[in-house]
Amino acid sequence: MGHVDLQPSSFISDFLLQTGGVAVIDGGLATELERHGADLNDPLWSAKCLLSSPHLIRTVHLDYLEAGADIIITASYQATIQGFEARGFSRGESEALLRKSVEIACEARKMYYDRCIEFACDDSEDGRILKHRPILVAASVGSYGAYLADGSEYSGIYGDEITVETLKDFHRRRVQILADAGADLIAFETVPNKLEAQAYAELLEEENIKIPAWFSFNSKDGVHVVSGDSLLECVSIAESCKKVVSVGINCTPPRFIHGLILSIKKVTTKPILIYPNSGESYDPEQKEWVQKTGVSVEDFVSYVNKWCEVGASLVGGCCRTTPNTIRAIYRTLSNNRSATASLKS
Ligand code: MET
Ligand SMILES: [Zn+2]
Repeated sequence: MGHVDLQPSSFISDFLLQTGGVAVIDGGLATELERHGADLNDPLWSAKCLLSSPHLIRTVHLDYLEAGADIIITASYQATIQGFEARGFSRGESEALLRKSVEIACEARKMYYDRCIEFACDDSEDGRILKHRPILVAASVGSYGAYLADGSEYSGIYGDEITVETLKDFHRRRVQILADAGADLIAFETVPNKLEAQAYAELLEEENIKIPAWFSFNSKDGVHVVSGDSLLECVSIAESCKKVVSVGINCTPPRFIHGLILSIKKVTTKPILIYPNSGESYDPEQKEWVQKTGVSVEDFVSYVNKWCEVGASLVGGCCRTTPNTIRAIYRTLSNNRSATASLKS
């Protein structure tokens, strides 16, 4: 994107200088695609829209940019060469679909910049944020468990036959394709266990991946990652990998985040990222979220400044959060930033 130094060590710190100290990550992509009517009950989940409705993915990215997101995450979470091949696509077609996820996000960013020029004001009357600013496209990589679509994404239990090598072989080509497709970084999201974190770290080094990455783990008890592995050991893997520029937590209930940031801080010097889900519980049998079990946008946002005070530098939302959540995060952070600026002046 041209504004950020490509040295992994300063990539995020340079970006954060330009965003005023904290960057806003987008909200749930699959959630928003469903809200627009997409049926994602499919092994490809949100990646199904790469086949059926790419324009909808672009619209959702644009909605998040207009809600104030500085980073948008591509629709490749559950897009894998193996998954597309199982649907009858050739190897070449499957790779093209992965690239397409990045191209769609880049197109949305271009359209957004065009709108900023057209409107030439920071806030439009209808509440859209149209402010020219550096925007990063993060290429999503979901776990092996997400590809399996059998619940192991939230158990992190893969069985003894799955090793670091199996996982590296599973992700290798996908990561290479996404890294060469024009994304600014790779978002390894919802990482459920230590084995997969290790596989990602080794792949980044061994394959000489040219763009930086973030590692984002999920937790369901506020202490461990979902498999039960030690969060501190998982974060330490990210900490030792030079290509990893940020580490944190996603798709985890907001009530656990404060404690998780305090733990992560003990083992990392890298900027910490946080994009929780709405706190609603997920019913793996029914494959749906249980409505009204989560927190309101107001409650979610009331946590945000506290998360930043204790050390989060990138904040957004995951499943069941929407552009409204992101707009509220943007506004609370801008209020906070201008309050800090006036205190200093
Ligand atoms: N980026 C993905 C999405 O918002 C993360 C999903 S976590 C299960 O759809
Ligand atoms: Zn999620």
